[in-house]
Amino acid sequence: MSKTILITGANGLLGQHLTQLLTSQNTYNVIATGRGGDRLKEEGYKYLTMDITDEKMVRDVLQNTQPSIIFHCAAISKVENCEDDHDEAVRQNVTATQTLLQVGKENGLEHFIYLSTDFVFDGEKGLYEEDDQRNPPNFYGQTKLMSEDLLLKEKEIKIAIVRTCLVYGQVKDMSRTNIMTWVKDKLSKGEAIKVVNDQYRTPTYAGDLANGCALIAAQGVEGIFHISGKDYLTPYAIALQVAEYLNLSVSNILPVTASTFVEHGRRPLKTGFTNNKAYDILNYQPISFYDGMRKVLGGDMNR
Ligand SMILES: NC(=O)C1=CN([C@@H]2O[C@H](COP(=O)(O)OP(=O)(O)OC[C@H]3O[C@@H](n4cnc5c(N)ncnc54)[C@H](OP(=O)(O)O)[C@@H]3O)[C@@H](O)[C@H]2O)C=CC1
Ligand SMILES: Cc1cn([C@H]2C[C@H](O)[C@@H](COP(=O)(O)OP(=O)(O)O[C@H]3O[C@@H](C)C(=O)[C@@H](O)[C@H]3O)O2)c(=O)[nH]c1=O
Repeated sequence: MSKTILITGANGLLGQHLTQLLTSQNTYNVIATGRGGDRLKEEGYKYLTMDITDEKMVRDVLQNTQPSIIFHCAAISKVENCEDDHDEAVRQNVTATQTLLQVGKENGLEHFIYLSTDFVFDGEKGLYEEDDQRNPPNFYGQTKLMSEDLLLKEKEIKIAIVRTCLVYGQVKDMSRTNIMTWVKDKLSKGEAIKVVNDQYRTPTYAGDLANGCALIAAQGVEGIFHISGKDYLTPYAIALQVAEYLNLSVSNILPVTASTFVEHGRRPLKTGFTNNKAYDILNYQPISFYDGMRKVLGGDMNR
């Protein structure tokens, strides 16, 4: 009897990649859940509507599916939205995590895998390891830290926390943009963009992130894992590479500093991960940013 894996936020950038990957492995009974209808619309998995903030809906779905493993991808992932409404951010990003864990445990859950972020770090150090001191610079990061802490108290079932960084990719009917899509869209329209040149990230191909998550489930491991790309780049360097890859003019890319580029919700200056632990324990090996551009800008969801 195959184990049942349930994915929350399955319509999202990671969610669609993860649903596709786990389904293709033919190892699990895959339950994809999300708000509204299925946007991936492929075969091999079961899609159920589940708003993670609706406890009755969560109970109904988890009682009927009895997942052994939950990948909790759903969240308010827009930093500015969390800044604007702290109560809603806590309801979506923290309270719902507690509910999923509790109801999951009542229905046979063995392994809870939670998606967290580099934004739990303040950005002073850069290239963070799993046991580095957290100090979120914005409320989105604070909600993720709060969920991490409630999960790390759990002793009865296995808990894995996957922190990732600046995820990029192209999926169907996306609910938000990512750095690769908005740079491509703006430059393709000939529009100028101001891009920070003093923030540092390890941008992550969504397919690599999905692979890292699948390795955690397959190996049944627990603990905190940093799973990201391997190139340490500024958003400005990212934009230049995308422009050059697409043969678009770089004259429309204007470098700015984080102090002059005011964003709603402070971003940490230097983040990014080394992936050392994920390599040692999971044999996680991400592709290069250049290969990520080849996959995404050529439409990786069709490859
Ligand atoms: N993208 C990134 O750079 C990073 C992401 N992460 C984390 O990884 C996870 C996945 O990120 P990503 O795929 O990029 O995010 P997306 O925003 O693409 O996907 C999040 C999904 O969660 C869904 N969702 C939101 N609220 C609810 C709810 N109440 N009930 C059910 N579903 C809900 C959204 O639904 P709908 O489609 O209807 O809006 C969306 O499909 C998130 O937890 C995010 O915080 C961490 C670090 C970096
Ligand atoms: C929109 C924009 C962004 N930027 C920079 C700021 C930032 O460092 C980088 C990405 O900005 P965005 O607003 O696209 O993404 P941002 O909200 O910074 O991305 C975050 O998403 C959440 C979910 C996470 O968990 C983080 O890991 C991170 O990926 O690009 C510019 O320089 N110019 C721009 O016009």
